[in-house]
Amino acid sequence: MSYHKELAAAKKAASLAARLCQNVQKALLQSDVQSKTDKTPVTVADYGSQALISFVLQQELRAEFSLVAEEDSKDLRKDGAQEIVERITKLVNYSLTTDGSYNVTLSTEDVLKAIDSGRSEGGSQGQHWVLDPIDGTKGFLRGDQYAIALALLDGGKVVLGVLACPNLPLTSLEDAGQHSPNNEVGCLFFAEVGGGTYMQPLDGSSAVKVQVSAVENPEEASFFESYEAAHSMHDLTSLIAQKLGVKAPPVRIDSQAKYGALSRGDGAIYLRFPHKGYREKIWDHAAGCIVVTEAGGVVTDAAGQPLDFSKGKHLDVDTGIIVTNQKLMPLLLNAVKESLKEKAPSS
Ligand SMILES: Nc1ncnc2c1ncn2[C@@H]1O[C@H](COP(=O)(O)OS(=O)(=O)O)[C@@H](OP(=O)(O)O)[C@H]1O
Ligand SMILES: [Mg+2]
Repeated sequence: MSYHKELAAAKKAASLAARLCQNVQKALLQSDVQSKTDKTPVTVADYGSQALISFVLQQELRAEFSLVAEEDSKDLRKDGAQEIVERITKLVNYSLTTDGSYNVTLSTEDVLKAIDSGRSEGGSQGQHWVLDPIDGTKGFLRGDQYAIALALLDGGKVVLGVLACPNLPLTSLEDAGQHSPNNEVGCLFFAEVGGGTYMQPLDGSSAVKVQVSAVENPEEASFFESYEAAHSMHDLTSLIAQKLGVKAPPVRIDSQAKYGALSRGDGAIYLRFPHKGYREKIWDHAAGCIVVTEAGGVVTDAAGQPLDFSKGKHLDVDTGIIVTNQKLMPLLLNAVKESLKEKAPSS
């Protein structure tokens, strides 16, 4: 089965959302940042990106679809939120007008409904779109890396993924993920099952096929991890890297831009070990996972099991998520096993 039409729709939706996010990041106002009930930040760009993507999918697919997405309109429907909803609506309409493909103006209610179309729970049956409208909101607020991540599940498997990374350099990440003024930025990674992974500039020029690093010697490998120490245990990953023989320091960048960078061989390993009690969400990994696997990489949990996207909104992973090429994976699994044993509290 081919997913060409869905992939074209996803690329269009993610590219438009990336432009919206870039506009907001350029002129981020203090009032644009709200705090969600779980105290994580959310901005007008997160909501605008979700509304825009939901609207574009609806226009392009012209059929009912199921969307599992990070945001909902609950906080936006509270008293006092009218101004922020109007700002989101303006952002969405501005993006639609400048693109010119759709001759519409959305009302605030249209925007709230579009955000809420992302309320599906996913699962193993049928097709479900999976969206993180801004992955790495903290990176977005810092002016660093973030991604718009959109994937499609069919029968519980990821069949396509698109990652828009507006601040990722088009060449390689030589400068540890920081935004360099001399380096052109803005990458769109996309993959369809069985079709390989491609990267193109977000401005739409031609795509190139990408491949993960072919490094076989861990001493020559570098590894990615979360920028935020709260999102991944840096002491554990440093032990794993040491056991593996990795010499380079960790490259810490936000969001699934890590999967994108790895898919084109910027680094060979991605280690993610959240603190105890955190449950991974499917929208934080679905697009990144297919972008890496179609580029020849492997994504598993710490026990070497593939990620299972068929269980609803959450991923039930053993301890952490590890990503590398096929040659390095057995060595990495060993290093992870030994490090976890060493770090385990003795009973
Ligand atoms: N406690 C904890 N542990 C692990 N992961 C968490 C945690 N809290 C949040 N998140 C999710 O991490 C997403 C950000 O991705 P990263 O961790 O790769 O980026 S970062 O470098 O840490 O910013 C981030 O994505 P966004 O919410 O879309 O920004 C979260 O879904
Ligand atoms: Mg998000």
